[in-house]
Amino acid sequence: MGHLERLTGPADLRELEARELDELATEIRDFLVAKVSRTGGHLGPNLGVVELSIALHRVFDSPRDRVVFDTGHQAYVHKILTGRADGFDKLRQHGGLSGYPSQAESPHDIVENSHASTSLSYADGLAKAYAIRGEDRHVVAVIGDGALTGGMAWEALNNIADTVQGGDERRLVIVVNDNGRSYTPTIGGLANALTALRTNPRYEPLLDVVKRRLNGVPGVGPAVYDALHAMKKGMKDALAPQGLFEDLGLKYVGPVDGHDRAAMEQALTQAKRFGGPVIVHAMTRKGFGYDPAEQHEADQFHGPGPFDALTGVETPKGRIWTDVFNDEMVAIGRERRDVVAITAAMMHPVGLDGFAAHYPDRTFDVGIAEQHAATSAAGLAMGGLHPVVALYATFLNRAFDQVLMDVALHRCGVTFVLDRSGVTGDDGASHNGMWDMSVLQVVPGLRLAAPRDPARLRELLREAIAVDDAPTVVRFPKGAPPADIEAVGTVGAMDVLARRGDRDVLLVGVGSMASTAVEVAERLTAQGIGVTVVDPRWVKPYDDAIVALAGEHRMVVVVEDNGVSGGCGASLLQLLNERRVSTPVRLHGIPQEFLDHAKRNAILERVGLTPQAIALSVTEEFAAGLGDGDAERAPAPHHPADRA
Ligand SMILES: Cc1ncc(C[n+]2csc(CCOP(=O)(O)OP(=O)(O)O)c2C)c(N)n1
Ligand SMILES: CC(=O)[C@@H](O)[C@H](O)COP(=O)(O)O
Ligand SMILES: [Mg+2]
Repeated sequence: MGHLERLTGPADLRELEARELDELATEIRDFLVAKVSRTGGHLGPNLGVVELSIALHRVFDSPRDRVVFDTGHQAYVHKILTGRADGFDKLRQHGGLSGYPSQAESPHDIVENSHASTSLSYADGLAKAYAIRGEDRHVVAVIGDGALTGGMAWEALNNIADTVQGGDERRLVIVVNDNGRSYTPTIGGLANALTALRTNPRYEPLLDVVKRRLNGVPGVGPAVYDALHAMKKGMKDALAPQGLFEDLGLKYVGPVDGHDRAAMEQALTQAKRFGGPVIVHAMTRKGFGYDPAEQHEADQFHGPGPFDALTGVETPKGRIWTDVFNDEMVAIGRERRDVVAITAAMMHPVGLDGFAAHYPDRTFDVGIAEQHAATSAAGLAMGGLHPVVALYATFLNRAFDQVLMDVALHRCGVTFVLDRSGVTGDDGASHNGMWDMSVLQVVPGLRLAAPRDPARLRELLREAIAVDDAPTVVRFPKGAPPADIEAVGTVGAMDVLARRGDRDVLLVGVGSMASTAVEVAERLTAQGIGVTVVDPRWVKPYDDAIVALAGEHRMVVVVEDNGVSGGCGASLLQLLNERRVSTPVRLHGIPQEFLDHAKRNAILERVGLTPQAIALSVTEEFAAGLGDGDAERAPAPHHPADRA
């Protein structure tokens, strides 16, 4: 039995000798590759923090000392060290281990939000609380170089660097996990400053040569390693000047080889003793110790799906929505010289790598900085260009004010393309793109389209970039798109996808739910209920023709892959109310709860966003006599929520 199997918690780590700890690090790497190759997950980031996490849990006393991971995708090793190795067989699956810290899983976990650049703010608050309460507890934040490009991180650093009156009692250690990458190499002045530290020509190779010469030399024990660390320290102080953090007034320890556990322990111990806020700059490599990850060109196995552990070859995913967008942007870039593209450190995941390869001068990676992305896009539009800002839907949340007051208020022609809209599943509650069609409803002038298939994505994207006096949004989900669903007619600017029997039910299928609506129609028709299925294409504003169409039916059913609160159904209900159309409206969307992680389809099943569940709900209402106008409004279908 190896050390890993015997681990029940961090205390066990303190019993292990140096060589056993090195053996444990090897076991953890082998474990991560074996498990994540089967489930998929954030292999690269976690291979990069094995020694760092071991050192952290040997020096600090979690959960009394609190460990806050930024974004949280690099917390697998932390979970292994805190007794959860057994849960990795069901990583990111319903009922299994979350891919991020989870308070429900362990007292060692505290921050569950996977939106980057928040950790230092949490840590600042926690450290202040413990100082005020007189609790001698440390707070350790682990933040990546990518997350450091987010504005919130600098808001926090500005506060952390501000010394409280009467001396600084805040026990706060910030570990900068600097692997030089987000997915792709981290961009910007900050990254350049970190790189200057990391790649100081006189610092790196010499130390590597010495380390390599010593590694594996028989008889080389702790004493030699300690001597090396002492030498490193001397060299580092002499060779690697740094102002980035110390100019802010923050104490700085590093740069430290983040894969040298003993050196990390020494640096963390030094930081712990300091007492006030201090930064430990750890230099690591994403994917360290597993060649297919380290050599992986695009993102060093940031978040692969299942793969062959021996070869590193990923199981083919097939064509996804993102690929359709990727290809269309290349075509658009050729036709429209004024179109420019912006990504927030996710060039490949959002499908702008094709555009970037063809038009590098018109492509901007702004780092994990969605707020800056939105407002700099407003500037680009004011300057006569048409920016396309490609984000994951959930990450637009933090740029809401920029969309509202920087883009829409000035009527800027900016197109936001929101990938991963709707239920994403694997990455838990903070990754579902279930908010955009609610929060964006309140933005005056903004227009929002939801394509039902690849053909409509290409059409609607082109319609969106043709608008130069208002923000436009095109949103689509994670995963594979359906085959194109051809219309059988049109009403106004809306596509009619099916028309069978009487005008009993008007089914409004929004975006990816249009195919679901067509399947609902088949089930209702079989029950003798007449249906009309429409895809509105643009859901903000709706085409006015929907008002009369709704008035001609006995019931309207809206199906959307968005939260039900304030979504497309709610906005249609409001429109019909304003226009005095009394047809009852039923909303089928994502319940307004934080949904636990699971596969997308499993969640859609669980919340009733399936043809079966929707058809049953409608059939039951008709069976109860609804639709002839005299029955009480049926209670909204309640879905067994994971968590309110
Ligand atoms: C606000 C926000 N934007 C984008 C992402 C997507 N994302 C997840 S991890 C990651 C890269 C993080 O880089 P870094 O902080 O350096 O951590 P590393 O993966 O290198 O350990 C990004 C962009 C996110 N989680 N949050
Ligand atoms: C941690 C993070 O925000 C992303 O890496 C996230 O895991 C995206 O996953 P997909 O690209 O698989 O949707
Ligand atoms: Mg990084």
